[in-house]
Amino acid sequence: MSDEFSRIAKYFAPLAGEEGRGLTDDAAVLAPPPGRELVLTVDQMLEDVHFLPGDDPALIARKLLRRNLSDLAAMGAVPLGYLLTIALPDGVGEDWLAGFSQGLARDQKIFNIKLFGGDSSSSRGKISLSATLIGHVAPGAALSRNGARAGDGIWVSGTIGDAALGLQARLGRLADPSGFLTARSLLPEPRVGLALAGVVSAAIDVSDGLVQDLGHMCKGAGLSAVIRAGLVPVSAAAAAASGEAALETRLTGGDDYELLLAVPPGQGEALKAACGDLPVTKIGMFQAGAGVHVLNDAGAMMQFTRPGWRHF
Ligand SMILES: Nc1ncnc2c1ncn2[C@@H]1O[C@H](COP(=O)(O)OP(=O)(O)OP(=O)(O)O)[C@@H](O)[C@H]1O
Ligand SMILES: Cc1ncc(C[n+]2csc(CCOP(=O)(O)O)c2C)c(N)n1
Ligand SMILES: [Mg+2]
Ligand SMILES: [Mg+2]
Ligand SMILES: [Mg+2]
Repeated sequence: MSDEFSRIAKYFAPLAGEEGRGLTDDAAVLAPPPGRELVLTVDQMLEDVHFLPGDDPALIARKLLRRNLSDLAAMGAVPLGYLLTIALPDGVGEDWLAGFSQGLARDQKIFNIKLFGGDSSSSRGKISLSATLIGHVAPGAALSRNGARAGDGIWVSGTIGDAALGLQARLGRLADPSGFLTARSLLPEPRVGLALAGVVSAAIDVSDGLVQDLGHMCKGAGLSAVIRAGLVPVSAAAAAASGEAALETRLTGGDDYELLLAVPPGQGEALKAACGDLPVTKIGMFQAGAGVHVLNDAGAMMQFTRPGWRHF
C-alpha cells in the first residue's frame, strides 16, 4: 500500500477546498460566512461497530458524512465542509481508498461541502474513521434538542426502523426481497436544508433509536412523551417484517437519521410546508412528567429490552 503522504496527495487533496490549502499546510483556515454562527459536530464510524467488514468503501464514506450531516440538520445548520480522520490497518489496499474517496466526492457534490483537512494514521486493528462537520446558522437560530414544551406535538420525518431491519437483513436474519431495507441501512438520507427555525421548538436526529433519542428530548425539557407505536411511520418493506420483535427493532434499533421534532399546537401545517415533499407524521405529544411512554394499539404501555443503542 502507498504511504501516508502519497495517499493524502492522491486521494484527499483533490477533494479539498481552498480552506484546506491543498492539504499541504498544518491546518485549514476558514472565514465563517459573514454574520453567521458556526455549528460543529463529529461522529465516528468503526469497523464491526458501525459497519461490517467488506462493506463497500464508497458507501462507508457516504454514511460517515451523512451521519454527521444529520446532526447539522438537527441543528438547522447549512453544511460547509469537514475534517476527516482515518486509521487504516496494513492490508487495506488502493481499491478501498479509491472507492472511499469516490464516495466522499459524490456526497461532497450532493451536499455542497468541501474537505478542509484531517489526519491519517495506521491502525493495529480495524478501520477507524471520523468526520467533523462544520456548518452555519443565523445567529441564535440553531435548533436545540432541549426546547420542547408541554402540549407540543411529537413529529417524525420519513419512515422509522428501515435501517435497523436492514442491518438484520445484511446479517442474514431477515428477508429483504426489494433491497430497500438494506439500502436504508447503508445510505441514510440526512434531512438537511429544511427551514425549521421558528416552526419547531426542539429537534434531534434519530441515531440511537426513536425511543432513546426521544428520551433525550424529554430529559432536556423536563417533560414526558407519550407516543402511539401504531402511528410511527413505517415503509412498505418494513411493514412486511411484521411481529412484536420487528416493532421493537424499528422503535429502538437506530441508524434512521430522520428528524424527531417538537411542534407547538397550530404549527403542523407550517411544518408540512417547511418539509415540502418529505413526509412528516405526528406520533404523540409532550406533557408534564418524565420518560417515554409507548402505547400499543390497545392503549397499553409497551416495554422494551432497551430504548436504543448504547456503547459500553
Ligand atoms: N467524547 C466526547 N467529548 C466531548 N463531547 C462529547 C463526547 N461524546 C459526546 N459528546 C457530546 O455529547 C453530546 C451528545 O453526543 P451524542 O454522540 O450522543 O450525540 P449524537 O451525535 O447526536 O448521537 P449519535 O452519536 O448517536 O449520532 C453532544 O453534544 C456531543 O458533542
Ligand atoms: C455492524 C453494525 N452493527 C451495529 C450497527 C448499529 N449501530 C451501531 S452504532 C449505532 C448508533 C449510532 O452510533 P453512535 O452512537 O456511535 O454515533 C447503531 C444503530 C451498525 N450500524 N453496524
Ligand atoms: Mg455523536
Ligand atoms: Mg444527533
Ligand atoms: Mg450523530
